[in-house]
Amino acid sequence: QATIYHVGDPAVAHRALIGNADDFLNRPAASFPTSLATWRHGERNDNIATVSYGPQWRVLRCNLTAEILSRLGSLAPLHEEVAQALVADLSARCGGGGDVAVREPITKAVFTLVTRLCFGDIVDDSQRHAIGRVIRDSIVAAGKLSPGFDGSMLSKLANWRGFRRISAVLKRQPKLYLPLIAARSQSQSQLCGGIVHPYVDSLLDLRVPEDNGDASGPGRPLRDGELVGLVFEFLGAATGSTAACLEWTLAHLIDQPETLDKLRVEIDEEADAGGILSSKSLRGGMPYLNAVVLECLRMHPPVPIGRDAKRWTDPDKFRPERFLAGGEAEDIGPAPGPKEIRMMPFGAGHRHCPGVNMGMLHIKCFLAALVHNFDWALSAEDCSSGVDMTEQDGFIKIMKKPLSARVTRRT
Ligand code: HEM
Repeated sequence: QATIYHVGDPAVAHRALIGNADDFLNRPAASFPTSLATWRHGERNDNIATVSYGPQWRVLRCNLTAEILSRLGSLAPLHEEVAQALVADLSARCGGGGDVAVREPITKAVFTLVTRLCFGDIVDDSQRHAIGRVIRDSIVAAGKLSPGFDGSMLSKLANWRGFRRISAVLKRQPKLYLPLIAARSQSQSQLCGGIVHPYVDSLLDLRVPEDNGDASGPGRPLRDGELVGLVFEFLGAATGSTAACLEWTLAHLIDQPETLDKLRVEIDEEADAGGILSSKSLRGGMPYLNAVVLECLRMHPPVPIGRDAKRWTDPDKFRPERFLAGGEAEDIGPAPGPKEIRMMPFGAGHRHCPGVNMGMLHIKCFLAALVHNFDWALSAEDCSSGVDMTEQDGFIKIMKKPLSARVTRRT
């Protein structure tokens, strides 16, 4: 089994991932659940996270960035639609005002947005439900493998029960994705919500380097196994972390009503001035919203470096003000700068998350809609004890006790 070293010191992380970035061009074999699906019928079918640094990685990553992630400016109508659907769903669940378990509606809303970006408008509710279950099951199953699992025969034997479970889950994917990919290849001219071409269309058009390294021709199309892996990566990467961040943020806002009030003032003012879900508003118009999301990602990141007491004042306190002008972290953004790493929720170095801007935008879009349209308070169950902020160990750090909140529609 591979030995895993956890780096908790930001200076060491900086020296490794920025100073010696070229030594960390590749990930350990099984650090993402997607990597378990790479070998099929003797063929390696990589996605962006699993492929070795080199020409194929560059082509796949550039395609995702150029075709989807750089088109954030045109997402507003889609954001508007999915945020309205979430507001309608929560309104129905809370009635005139009541306790609601928020994880399910939030995850459903994020997943609807992400499946539309991936496949366009061809996915119906039952397909979306089935795909969502496979992704959730695979993330849960991956979280149960021992931390030293590296995909080697020895570690598969040592983890045989967990490995069998995750292999069975991943085998369900081709049956779900391939018919949708085939349908897209028939109707490629349709835009997603009339705005952007879905990710799958770009993958169908893409040519990657030949397996034998011959760079003289145009390259080859992606194999079915690669398409399945890339779709799984896109859906999984963009859903789990976003939904987890939203649930954590609501938990902190309920725990600190004064922070919620301050955020609402900013959001309501922006709404009065013409709309909160435009790309301009979400990207720069609401500094406190940005600070709230950064503070949540600092405290509950997938990569744990944001609570070093030598670098943060009261690191365990939720205090978005630290990210505002004049605060101790006014220059800190979601991705680390070249000089130091104080937090790295989206990773660092050559393999940092390419979806950082899209992830931030999705979180802010849903959060702005939720705070603008609803009052949030402790559920009857949490009234005496407060919100339980315990983290559950796993591939993504989610709340151990799913958040239940008293939700009331604002008039
Ligand atoms: C809150 C949202 C998100 C968080 C917290 C997050 C976090 C991360 C982290 C920590 C990594 C590993 C980085 C490293 O090894 O240094 C990663 C990689 C990756 N993420 Fe994200 N991510 C988010 C959203 C997204 C979105 C929206 C997409 C795109 C659709 C995306 C696509 C990817 C890909 C493709 C990789 C692998 C990159 C490579 O190996 O070159 N992520 N993400």
